Amino acid sequence: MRLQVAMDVLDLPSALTLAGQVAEYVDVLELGTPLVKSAGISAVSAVKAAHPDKLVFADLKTADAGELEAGLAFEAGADLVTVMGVADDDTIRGAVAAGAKYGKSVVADMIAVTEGRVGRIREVAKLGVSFVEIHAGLDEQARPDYTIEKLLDDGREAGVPFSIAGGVGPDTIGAVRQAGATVAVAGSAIYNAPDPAEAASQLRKRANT
Ligand SMILES: O=C(CO)[C@H](O)[C@H](O)COP(=O)(O)O
Repeated sequence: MRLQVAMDVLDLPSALTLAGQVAEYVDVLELGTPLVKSAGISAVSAVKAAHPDKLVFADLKTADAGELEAGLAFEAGADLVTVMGVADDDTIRGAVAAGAKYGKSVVADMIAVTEGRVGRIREVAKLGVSFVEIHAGLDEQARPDYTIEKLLDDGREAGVPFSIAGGVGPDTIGAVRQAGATVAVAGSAIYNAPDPAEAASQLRKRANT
């Protein structure tokens, strides 16, 4: 299982520092949505230039104009971009078309799809995305009844390649792997840790065993 760090920081120097600390332990460096909005798409180019051997993931969470937005990120050097799973099918198809043009990958982010999620996962998987990110966002995670188990159940049931994001940490990454995820996405468990490198190293070990 691949390990992806979600760099939900707000400026490029912080992102480059974090990437430098954790890159050896992760497969994918994600520029979080707030980072892209704050620092701009050129931050994608800067992270890719600093870490050309890593997959760079631009978490655009595109909701419209899929081909245009995904193309911006691919042109900047992204290897993967996200489009919202709740978006119009043509938005997803557009992002996929940009991916085909650049030889890169599109991920459908299922954030905010809670009802009928397995059905929508199967629909978007047929639109040509590389995999589906089954995701509980930061606001959903803040609710007292939040549990990652529902994400894992839906991943097991959907029968398509998926990643899991939503509070992945040392206590849950083993279950994410056992559920069959191809990628575990960890943000706050790494960037909020006292020692992000150590946190990423521990997650790496647990992602593999
Ligand atoms: O995309 C995101 C929020 O929309 C986060 O990057 C994702 O949820 C991973 O962060 P965390 O591990 O802290 O949940």
